[in-house]
Amino acid sequence: MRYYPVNLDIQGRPCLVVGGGRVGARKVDTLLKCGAIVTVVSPEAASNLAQLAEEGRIFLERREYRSSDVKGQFLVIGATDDEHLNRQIHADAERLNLLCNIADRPEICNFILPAIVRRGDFMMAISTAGKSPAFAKHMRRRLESQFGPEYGKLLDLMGAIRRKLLAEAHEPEAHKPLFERLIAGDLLELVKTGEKDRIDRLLEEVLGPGYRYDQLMTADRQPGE
Ligand SMILES: C[C@@]1(CC(=O)O)C2=NC(=C\c3[nH]c(c(CCC(=O)O)c3CC(=O)O)Cc3[nH]c(c(CC(=O)O)c3CCC(=O)O)/C=C3\N/C(=C\2)[C@@H](CCC(=O)O)[C@]3(C)CC(=O)O)/[C@H]1CCC(=O)O
Ligand SMILES: NC(=O)c1ccc[n+]([C@@H]2O[C@H](COP(=O)([O-])OP(=O)(O)OC[C@H]3O[C@@H](n4cnc5c(N)ncnc54)[C@H](O)[C@@H]3O)[C@@H](O)[C@H]2O)c1
Repeated sequence: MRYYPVNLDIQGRPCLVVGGGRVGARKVDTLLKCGAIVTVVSPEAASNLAQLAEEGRIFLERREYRSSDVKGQFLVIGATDDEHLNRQIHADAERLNLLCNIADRPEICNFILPAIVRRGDFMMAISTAGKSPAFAKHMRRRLESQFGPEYGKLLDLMGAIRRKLLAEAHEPEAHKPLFERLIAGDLLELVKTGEKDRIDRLLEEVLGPGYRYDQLMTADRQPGE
């Protein structure tokens, strides 16, 4: 296996994007969705980045990159159209052992980005280890047509049930078969068709009283969901 897959927690962490063109703007979008504190350094910036800066959601420095910009960053993304500069960003980040991705230059990245299918907290990441980004994109589109919003809803429900069960007792071995029965009981299909009565019946059958769809879905919402 060429790359080690992880899910990084970048919430509240400083992340730097150098280059505010089309590609830089796309990277900023994902970093913000994940709650990072984003700084963009770029003489020119795509219009949505200017808008984000005005709204105070990113720091935008309209100037050329300096080596000292990487200091204090958790993660650095280089997305400029200047090959020499991208190599400089890589060298600066590497010196400080930072996580660094340079768009389209896997040989100077210590992580590469997958194509992503997201349905709420349900996420599938597709990587070809850099062999064919076009194929990763093709697979993303294919999976997007197969996996609808019900997967996100199912996950919210399973998460809420799990939190409630864990609040009552920390017994993973006892909980495992309950989750398996819910999933085998076609909970996904019921969530998809919105049959709340049948969902409640299944929840009661497997978990006992006190587990109702509407209550679980509202009481246990996490901030940002
Ligand atoms: C997944 C995605 C995520 C993202 O960027 O956020 C992503 N590339 C995407 C699209 C895309 N990129 C390119 C095309 C044109 C078609 C083609 O070349 O296939 C298309 C398709 C299109 O645009 O239609 C050009 C390209 N990309 C790289 C090279 C250089 C090389 O291979 O050496 C070249 C050639 C440049 C040249 O010709 O000179 C390299 C990388 N691109 C990666 C990620 C990493 C490996 C991912 C993997 O494991 O597959 C890696 C290694 C590094 C990195 O950038 O992290 C995003 C899909 C978003 C989506 O639609 O869901
Ligand atoms: N991974 C992908 O999906 C993908 C797709 C297309 C292109 N790319 C690559 O990403 C890179 C950027 O592509 P783009 O379409 O966003 O280009 P772009 O020309 O739209 O943007 C480049 C940005 O770099 C900034 N820049 C230039 N010199 C700078 C400096 N000294 N300091 C800071 N910022 C500077 C510019 O102001 C501009 O905002 C290219 O190298 C391209 O090969 C990657």
